[in-house]
Amino acid sequence: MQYNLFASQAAALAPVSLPDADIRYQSDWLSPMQAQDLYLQLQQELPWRQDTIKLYGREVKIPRLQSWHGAPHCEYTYSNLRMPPHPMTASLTQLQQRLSAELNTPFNCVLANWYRDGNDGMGMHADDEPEVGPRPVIASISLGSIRRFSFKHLRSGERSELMLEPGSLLVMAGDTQHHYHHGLSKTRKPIGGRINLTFRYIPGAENSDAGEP
Ligand SMILES: O=C(O)CCC(=O)C(=O)O
Ligand SMILES: [Fe+2]
Repeated sequence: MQYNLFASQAAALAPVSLPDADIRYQSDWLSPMQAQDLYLQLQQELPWRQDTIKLYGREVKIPRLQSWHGAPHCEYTYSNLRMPPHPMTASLTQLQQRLSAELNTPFNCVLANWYRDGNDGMGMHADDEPEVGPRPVIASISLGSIRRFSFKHLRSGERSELMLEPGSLLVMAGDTQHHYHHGLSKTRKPIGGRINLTFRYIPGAENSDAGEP
């Protein structure tokens, strides 16, 4: 890569104040040029696939492309899909190391989502798979088109929204996954693609360079 992802940014992660949650957001974690270069690079280099899930006995294509990367032990189940990991690429490793250093938290795997246009999205869910533990730190980087991200408090039903800008970093930690569902709404607006990277940590025997918590 031509640019240095370790270059420090002026702004900082700011809390998003929602009850029972620990959510932080920084709009310019990457510069506009870094975000654009990374978007084009990941579009080219990741082995994107469109998975299918079984819905009421029928095979249905999920409305986005995905690519799952991480340490060899990082088997991940998402909506009943079992995904063995692809190795990290150099650019994903660079992002992972910057995130681990800045957030003082290990990450060893990442789910990449490519929403090709407004017809692609992700339904409401929590990142609460047993593999990531009860209070996971999820670091989510957005590239490409701006999209609406929704939260729903499970007990009160209260909904909130956040526009996720290209180059932004969203961190969900603490009890957020316990109290909230989140998702990416579809839109009828004619918009271009968006790539999202959600870095996670799955404990395992051989977590090589990520560092133990
Ligand atoms: O695309 C996004 O911003 C959300 C992705 C997400 O929630 C997930 O990968 O679990
Ligand atoms: Fe999620």
